[in-house]
Amino acid sequence: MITWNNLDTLEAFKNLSKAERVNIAEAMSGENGAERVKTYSTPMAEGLAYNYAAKQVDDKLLEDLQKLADEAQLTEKFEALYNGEVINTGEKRMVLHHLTRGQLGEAVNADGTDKRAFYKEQQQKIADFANKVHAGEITNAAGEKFTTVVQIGIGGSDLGPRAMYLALENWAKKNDTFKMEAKFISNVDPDDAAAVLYGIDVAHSIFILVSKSGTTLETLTNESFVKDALKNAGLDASKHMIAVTSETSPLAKSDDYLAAFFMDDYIGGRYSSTSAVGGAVLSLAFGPEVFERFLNGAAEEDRLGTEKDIRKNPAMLDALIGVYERNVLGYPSTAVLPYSQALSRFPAHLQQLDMESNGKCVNRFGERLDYVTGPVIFGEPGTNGQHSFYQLLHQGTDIIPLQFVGFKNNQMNTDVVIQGSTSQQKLCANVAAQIVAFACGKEDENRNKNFEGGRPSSIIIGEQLNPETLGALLSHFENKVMFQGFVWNVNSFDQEGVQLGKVLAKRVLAHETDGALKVLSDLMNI
Ligand SMILES: O=P(O)(O)OC[C@H]1O[C@](O)(CO)[C@@H](O)[C@@H]1O
Repeated sequence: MITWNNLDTLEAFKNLSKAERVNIAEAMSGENGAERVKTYSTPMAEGLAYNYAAKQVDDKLLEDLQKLADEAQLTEKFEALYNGEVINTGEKRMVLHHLTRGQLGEAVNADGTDKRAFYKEQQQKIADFANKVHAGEITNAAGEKFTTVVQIGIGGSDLGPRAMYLALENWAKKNDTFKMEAKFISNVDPDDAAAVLYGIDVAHSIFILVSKSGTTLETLTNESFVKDALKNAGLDASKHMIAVTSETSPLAKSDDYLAAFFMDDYIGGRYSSTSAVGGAVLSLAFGPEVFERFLNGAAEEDRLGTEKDIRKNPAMLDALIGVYERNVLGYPSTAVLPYSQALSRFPAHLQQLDMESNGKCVNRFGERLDYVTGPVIFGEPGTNGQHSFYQLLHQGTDIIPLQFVGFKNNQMNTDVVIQGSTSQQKLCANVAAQIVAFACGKEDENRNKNFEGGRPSSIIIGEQLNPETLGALLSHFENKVMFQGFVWNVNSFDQEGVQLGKVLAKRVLAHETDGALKVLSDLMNI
């Protein structure tokens, strides 16, 4: 029997609050530190490892976190989720994104079909379509091959797919699987669409309109913008556009598209990178085989999420350490710092994934919570971030837990030796140095140059960023966010908080405003 209880009612949480604080600076110094780096590491899928040596934990605290995981029934809740229970209570929906990449439990039937079979069928249809585009069997009206794919979508219909595309673009080029360049239009700012259209050859471009709901104003506006551009170029828009949407959306039955591929209401936008939402653009850009390899990496990592032992379940361990940092140590935010230029938009994706999921102040039953939930998430790739906001991370008044990601090898296989080391070595040296600098600090009589240390971090380490490791990385964070939502007893799968702004914007556009909104509308010249 699963029970959904608030975190502050759990005995394990009360004990956790009383646990002695670990001194990271001490723990990470000398032989102790060396031993921790070796032992506080949990294998992930595809050869990745989650290393938490520089987190504020010890064996006793890990036992306490295990008790919390058990009492909060995290494994059981995950099992209920992938077996098709209505976990998204706010919208009365199942949560099925794991089924887009594997079958962790029982068959889930809905809408008269087996859902795993449905997602695989869509993936196959996309693969067939992409193969035909690449083979020149689906072409523009002049019979010429499409060379560019442009995704039109926002939020989850943009951030995840865009981050994944950028993560694999160079890898695909190096591995001869690069098929088409991809561009993305998301912002309703007309300069976004205009800039993308300016830089491409529209006659050889295929546009993917991605909207689960089929009603998002920004996306529909950008669709019209693109259709106008196609018309102005003397082209038939319906021969250049495909749609990814849910079968119940207004777009599903439209004749305006060359083809339509489906996801459904059981996949939240921010969890949709492994569905047709990511599938269409990634299969067109890199080929369906690469997309499948990405799914396999995610599926393998998902399986680790079913482990009860937190030391064997990196996503659950990461989630619990995050809860400890947030609810016991009181840290307000978390920085995601990939030491990989290919992951330049990964933090932006995680912002939506984490904050839209767990930025909630009521529990699953709509009752106000007396404890804090999701932290502020932000980040930038290293080493760029080091020359930007790391000053605050090292010496600021807030302690901000850090999530590093690093790979031993680069994607392009091109490098240079300068001052006795390669660029890749410099990159890796920096991330190692940062972990110790944050943890141990450095005493200095000059207070301005003093580093207090005690700033916790973890790192996910891998050989190389490729389709499998990217899939595993994505799954890790999706499952981390899910487990944290379970612990906080919030519904991580709805997003009512985004509605009010949309409603008021519509009112402004309809000139139905008064008070401050009226004056602001006037100031903005609407
Ligand atoms: O795919 P859609 O339905 O256009 O929605 C786009 C995005 O808008 C949101 O609903 C928030 O406004 C996100 O959750 C979603 O990813």
